[in-house]
Amino acid sequence: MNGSEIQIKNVNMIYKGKRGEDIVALNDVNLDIREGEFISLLGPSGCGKTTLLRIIADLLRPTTGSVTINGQSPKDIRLQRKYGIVFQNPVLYDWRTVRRNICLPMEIMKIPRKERTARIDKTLDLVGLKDFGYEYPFELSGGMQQRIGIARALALDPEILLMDEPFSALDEFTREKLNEDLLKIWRKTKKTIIFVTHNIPESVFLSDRVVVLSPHPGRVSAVVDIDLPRPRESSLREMPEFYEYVAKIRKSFEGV
Ligand SMILES: Nc1ncnc2c1ncn2[C@@H]1O[C@H](COP(=O)(O)OP(=O)(O)OP(=O)(O)O)[C@@H](O)[C@H]1O
Repeated sequence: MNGSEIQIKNVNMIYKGKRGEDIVALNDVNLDIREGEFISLLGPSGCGKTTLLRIIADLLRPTTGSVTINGQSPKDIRLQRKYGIVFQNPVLYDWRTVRRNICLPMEIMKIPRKERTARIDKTLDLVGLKDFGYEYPFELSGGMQQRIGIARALALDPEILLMDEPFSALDEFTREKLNEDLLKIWRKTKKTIIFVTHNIPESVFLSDRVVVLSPHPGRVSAVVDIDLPRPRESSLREMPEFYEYVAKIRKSFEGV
């Protein structure tokens, strides 16, 4: 399909504070996301990134405005299980092996055993954990645990992968490696990815477009096309063009 897959129109989100006061988390957000696009939602803490992601995922209803995905509502898409979600903390069950952690949502969905096994094999291979299927999560590093979270989301074969600061708890080296691997996974699976981060270089490295959100109230302050060649590898981070994008985006936060 060509054109935009996800349309976010005039979305406002107002929470109620403890004393009943209004907290405007999102103010008139408009955004079109294309099918197969890698898009980052970037901004400082409290600018509404997670709120926007949760609205797209149908985990929250906006106060006003709408989100449509190929003409359907987020609820329709959620019920068709077309979303895969990866959180900052993958929440793994330590008494289940890696394979059985990836399997759990498929068991809940009653996907037949043979199909489950095939999908586990495929996604373990995709995330580079082929030899770790029979280990337990607590035996693995934070980066490997996050790979399990990604495999678990991909095993349901979603169309849209929503990632909420998935690498922010990891050290810099592991984060950069996972960034590169995520791009390989994206290239192979052709998912639409919406990636929340507050890390500017990470957003530049990964994205086709970076959506810059500024806080109080959260609004889109810039949308930056990242016109850097693909496939992207770690050497890209040393290129002047890369630095220029980082500097340009950093500048857009000045005074925020
Ligand atoms: N359930 C809630 N009730 C009241 N206010 C909320 C609620 N959830 C979020 N907020 C407020 O809405 C604003 C946006 O929050 P949100 O978590 O979406 O931001 P964020 O950019 O994802 O932040 P972070 O990077 O810290 O996760 C913040 O001011 C936050 O305090």
